[in-house]
Amino acid sequence: MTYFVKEIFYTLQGEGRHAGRPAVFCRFSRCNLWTGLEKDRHRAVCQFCDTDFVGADGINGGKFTTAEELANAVANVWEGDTDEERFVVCTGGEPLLQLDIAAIDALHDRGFEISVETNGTQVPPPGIDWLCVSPKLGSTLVATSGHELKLVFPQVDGEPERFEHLRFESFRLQPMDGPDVAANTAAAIAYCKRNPKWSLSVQTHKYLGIA
Ligand SMILES: C[S@@+](CC[C@H](N)C(=O)[O-])C[C@H]1O[C@@H](n2cnc3c(N)ncnc32)[C@H](O)[C@@H]1O
Ligand SMILES: Nc1nc2[nH]cc(C(=O)O)c2c(=O)[nH]1
Ligand code: SF4
Ligand SMILES: [Mg+2]
Repeated sequence: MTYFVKEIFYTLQGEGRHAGRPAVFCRFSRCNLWTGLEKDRHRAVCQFCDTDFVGADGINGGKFTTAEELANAVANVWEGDTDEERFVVCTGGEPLLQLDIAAIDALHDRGFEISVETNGTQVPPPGIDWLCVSPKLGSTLVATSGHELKLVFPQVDGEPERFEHLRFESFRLQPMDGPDVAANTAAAIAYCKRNPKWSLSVQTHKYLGIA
């Protein structure tokens, strides 16, 4: 298996239940819900993406021909003084188009706890330690259980009520970034206050000015 990776970098997880935790981010190239090209955004299934996942030209990005090579590249970027609490966030693009059991095993072998950010359209391989599913309206959700459901809010026909029967430990609303982020944040706060099954997920890295 060859893995195409946009970038690998060390930062803090900015979002969700693990916000604030040091993590290596491994951003896989490619997504099944958008080409990543601005010219295609208007006809993409997912039109609000805030991420450049095209190509393999980012920091530490590239083509890794084995799971061992990929996991070594992730381990090389860990900057903790010890190997305790090693944590990797696999994201993208859509990481589950590429992340397989071999990569999961290789990351575990190097002591990493593995978190995945997915759009929920792919069946997750076994062994993921923290699965965060972020459904996109207009796509078919197949990952209907996991640790965290992080719904970008608001989405047309994406009322949170439609998702709250699913089997997740944590239900989060993440305000949609873009021109209406202030209004979306106010609406998400109001929704959580009325429906305390849901908590707010702030994209803290954007406010902190870190990657
Ligand atoms: C760039 S995506 C990559 C992982 C995967 N493809 C997915 O959609 O979950 C990482 C996270 O950012 C969220 N996200 C993307 N664009 C956003 C935006 N404009 N505002 C808020 N969250 C956004 C996604 O919903 C997802 O939770
Ligand atoms: N700091 C930081 N936290 C994040 N959490 C999820 C991200 C993503 O793009 O998947 C992200 C990201 O891009 N940066
Ligand atoms: S599914 Fe994820 S990576 Fe793909 S376009 Fe949407 S937010 Fe971006
Ligand atoms: Mg991001």
